[in-house]
Amino acid sequence: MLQLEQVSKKIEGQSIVQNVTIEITEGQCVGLIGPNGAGKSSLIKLISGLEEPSAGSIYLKGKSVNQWKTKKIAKSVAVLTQEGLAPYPISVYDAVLMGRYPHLGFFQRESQEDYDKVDHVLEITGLKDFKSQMLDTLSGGERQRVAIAKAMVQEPELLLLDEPTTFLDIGHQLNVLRLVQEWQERENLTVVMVLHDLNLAAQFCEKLILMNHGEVVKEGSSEDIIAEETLRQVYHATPEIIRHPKSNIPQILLSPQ
Ligand SMILES: Nc1ncnc2c1ncn2[C@@H]1O[C@H](COP(=O)(O)OP(=O)(O)OP(=O)(O)O)[C@@H](O)[C@H]1O
Repeated sequence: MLQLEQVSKKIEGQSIVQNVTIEITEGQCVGLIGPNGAGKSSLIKLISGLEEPSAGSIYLKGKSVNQWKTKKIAKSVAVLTQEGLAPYPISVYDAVLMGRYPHLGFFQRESQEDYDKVDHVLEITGLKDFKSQMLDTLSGGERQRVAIAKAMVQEPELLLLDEPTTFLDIGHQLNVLRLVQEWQERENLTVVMVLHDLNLAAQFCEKLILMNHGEVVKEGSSEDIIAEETLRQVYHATPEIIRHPKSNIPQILLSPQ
């Protein structure tokens, strides 16, 4: 689904992404982790075509991203940032409907099929009762759910999430990640998400890519990555590693000592 070959990005002479070579297969959920400034958001911008690499190639479904038409990328790739949608004074319904725009031709109006898709997505995201409410009156968690609903009606093949849970309480964090997980399983969606919470990343992602100083340090399962020595080297912290009592997945505990 997605291949990066020796991808680098330099801004004003400074390397912010260096020689990144990764492969993500269709239907995979991949967690992009690493310390502040590691280059995670920059990599998401490169994959989404928002920025161009200084060197290397990015292939989406076997075709170089810079050969894709902008509209085709807008249809196939959805990007969600930590801020979610800007709080414009438009209704939840209209905000979600905007997700259909990449599918419409010039001056083409939405069809009944587009409205039906919006209704269906509002239902499965639990937003039906909010559909007339203005976006700028919603809480951060509700707005993030609207952002997911908008991405869902877009029907992308690749979903990129940049710290989608940052401003959310634990209930809403789980809600957002479960919505994404159910969607991924239902549609065989490919997901790449930046997460700072290593415990959530280990629980929700089948593969983790650990970045530091613009480079990929290590990639693998949570078993490979959530390991004391690996985390100590990259984060300069020594977490306690325990097993989740239900899933047995490695989790970290932090303490002052
Ligand atoms: N437009 C830019 N101009 C100059 N430097 C930039 C620019 N964009 C990113 N950088 C630098 O590149 C490095 C990587 O930034 P990036 O936002 O990708 O990191 P990140 O891993 O997402 O960090 P965080 O976890 O703190 O969000 C940082 O040192 C940042 O200052």
